[in-house]
Amino acid sequence: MADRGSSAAAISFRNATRRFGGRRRLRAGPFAPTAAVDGVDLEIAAGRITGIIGYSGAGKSTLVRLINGLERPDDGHVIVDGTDISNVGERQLRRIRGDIGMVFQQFSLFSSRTVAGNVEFPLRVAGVPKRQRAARVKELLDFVGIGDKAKHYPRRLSGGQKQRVGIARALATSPKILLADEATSALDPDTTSEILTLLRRVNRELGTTIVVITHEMDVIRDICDHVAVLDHGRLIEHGDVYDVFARPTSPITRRLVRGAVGDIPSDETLARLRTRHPGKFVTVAIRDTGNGENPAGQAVTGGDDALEHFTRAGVDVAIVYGGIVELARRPFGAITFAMRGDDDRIAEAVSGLRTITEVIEHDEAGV
Ligand SMILES: Nc1ncnc2c1ncn2[C@@H]1O[C@H](COP(=O)(O)OP(=O)(O)OP(=O)(O)O)[C@@H](O)[C@H]1O
Repeated sequence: MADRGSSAAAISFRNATRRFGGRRRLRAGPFAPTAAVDGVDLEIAAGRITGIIGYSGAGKSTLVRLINGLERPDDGHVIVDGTDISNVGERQLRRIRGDIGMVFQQFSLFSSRTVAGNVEFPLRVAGVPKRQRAARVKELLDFVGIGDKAKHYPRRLSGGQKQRVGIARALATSPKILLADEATSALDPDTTSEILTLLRRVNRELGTTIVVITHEMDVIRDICDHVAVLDHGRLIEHGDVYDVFARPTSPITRRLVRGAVGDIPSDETLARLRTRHPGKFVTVAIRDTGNGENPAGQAVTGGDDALEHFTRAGVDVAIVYGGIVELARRPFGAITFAMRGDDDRIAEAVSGLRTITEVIEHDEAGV
């Protein structure tokens, strides 16, 4: 589908805060108003896919509503495509909203309109002439892969097809920014994967800046370039997806990463493994230490190096757990070994390994 001349837009949060329930809470007790978004400083890069993740109530939806101006910050600033929208009037806000498409968890389609009618709707609102609308709707439906469903009503569509309509509708007016709020949370894993692939295509082919709001780290793993982790309204961690997965600094991020990668055995898994495998357990990180931008330059550090160190030190090992996934198109994972042999030799092998990658030694008590 042709990019209709929209260039990507960046979004900046500068110490942005949004509080709710101030006076009532203050009268009820000695608490300050609840900050749903609390002093967030975040740059969302133009033309990239950024994921906002956090548990329920972390402030994700409020952050999104600050981007499209449905909420205004009580303190700080929100800058969308160069305009500080913290204090702009409704007219200017409407213009900015025209550059922002939204995709929702529950699709939010008009049940009384056909698929084509749903996608056409924002074009009507924008005053696009009828003939152009028809051509644009066809182009959009072909792009999202449901060109044959134009005359169907939403009730006859699967969840995945409904979300394709939602994406086509969101793209109708060529927005610079697409906000996807839990867009795959109502879908099964295979359909989720198809919709995420479509979103990535939107980003690659149209250059749209995409902000993905999710509580699932798998979604971040599968399509995002950058990730921001929210907790109680605060930005607790953000950065390049590979870096955040490889070196999560907060316990919440560590928990989210573990859920999405499954590479480090849990205490229960370790206990089960110990019943089958004697020896000391060690988990070795598998990382791409090369140039992430260039697949040919990938240098995978971890598995083979580990085996080499063990062999050199004369330590017997069995691979007992682990896995490697592709993260931001780079290999990422960990392998857990059960080591048998002389304590000094094991210590030598482990300290050698520590010079090249991250190593977790598991003691008998657990992780
Ligand atoms: N309009 C509102 N009035 C009062 N409190 C609100 C309002 N909107 C959000 N909140 C509160 O702000 C906090 C953050 O809510 P928000 O919906 O942004 O979180 P979330 O991360 O999107 O959660 P979920 O994943 O459950 O949708 C919550 O404590 C919520 O109760």
